Amino acid sequence: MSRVAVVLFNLGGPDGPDAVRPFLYNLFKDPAIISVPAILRYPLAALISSRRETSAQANYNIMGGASPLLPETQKQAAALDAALAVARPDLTVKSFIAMRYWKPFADQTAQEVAAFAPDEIVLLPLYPQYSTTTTASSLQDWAKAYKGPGRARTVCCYPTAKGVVEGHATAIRDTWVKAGKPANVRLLFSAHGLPEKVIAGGDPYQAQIEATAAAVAAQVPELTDWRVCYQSRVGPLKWIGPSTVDEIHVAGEQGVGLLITPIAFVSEHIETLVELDHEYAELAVQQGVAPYLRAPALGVEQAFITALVDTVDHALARAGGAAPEGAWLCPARYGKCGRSVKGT
Ligand SMILES: C=CC1=C(C)c2cc3[nH]c(cc4nc(cc5[nH]c(cc1n2)c(C)c5CCC(=O)O)C(CCC(=O)O)=C4C)c(C)c3C=C
Ligand SMILES: [Fe+2]
Ligand SMILES: [Fe+2]
Repeated sequence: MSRVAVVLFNLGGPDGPDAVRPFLYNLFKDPAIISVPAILRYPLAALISSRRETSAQANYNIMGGASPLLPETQKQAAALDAALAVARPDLTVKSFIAMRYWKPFADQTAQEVAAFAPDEIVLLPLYPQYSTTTTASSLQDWAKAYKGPGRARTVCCYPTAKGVVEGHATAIRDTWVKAGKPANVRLLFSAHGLPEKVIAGGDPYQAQIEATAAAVAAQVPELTDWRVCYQSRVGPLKWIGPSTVDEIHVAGEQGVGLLITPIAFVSEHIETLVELDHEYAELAVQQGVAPYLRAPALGVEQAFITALVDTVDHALARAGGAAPEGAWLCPARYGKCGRSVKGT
């Protein structure tokens, strides 16, 4: 029986208060995040991580002192393994997790994958929308770390995969129905933002976010008023907009309620549990935005896990295999992302 390792990539988050500063240091020393020469980037990373430490710790304290990203990703890995065991009984499949800025780092996971002795490896970023700052950074990190056996298949992006779209649509509809189907509610798709210059450099992230949002909105015809916005801005550069904060002000001025759905985040973490549920919820109250509803992230929602299964299946059958429903091909102008699945 063929042995398949699926490597799930995500950002990672601190596992306790003492990990906040080194986690931030790792993030800001990544050239995919700050694109200046290493001689400047390393001291800059040390400075930003020390300045940000206390406020970031306070935010992680709201979640019990640590990021829930790893336990949430472990649940997704277990759900994927269970679903793959049913869908592909012809294979011995095991999922592994490699985080970019905190444990388990790619180096450790690479050793575990090598010990598993796979025939095939599917590299599956838990970022449906490709970005040089996330997907590319994780895949490059992995390429440096892995020296073991197995033929690698790389999943690039899946922003309009059937299960991604269905999973979001279900979460949004359930949230709206549970709140008693309020009228006069605007649906906000809130994605992590990026500096404008990253997009200008050929990063397809924003186009893919908009494609996901349009596909999901088409499946929730009950909420005809919808917009895309961007949160979590960091640093002095101009970021893509409109910002989620501005959209909350606009909703207040226009007297509409909001249903916010995180998009680009496939699990709950600091930017949903603190930023959306505390900071922006308080702002919404101040601005008189009512109701302020928040749809959950995809997590282990069945449709999303099915999307991951289909994506793995397609990656394995790539040569001549049919693309999964909703497969995305980036327009040629986005030079940084070529195809939805590519071999390495
Ligand atoms: C699609 C997802 C993400 C993109 C794109 C992204 C780009 C990006 N992020 C920062 C800076 C920070 N991100 C932080 C946390 C964080 N970011 C993502 C996802 C994306 N980032 C996740 C899932 C998390 C949460 C990790 C967790 O602990 O749960 C943080 C740390 C938190 C904080 O201090 O606010 C920073 C800083 C930049 C600069 C950037 C693109 C240039
Ligand atoms: Fe981030
Ligand atoms: Fe792609």
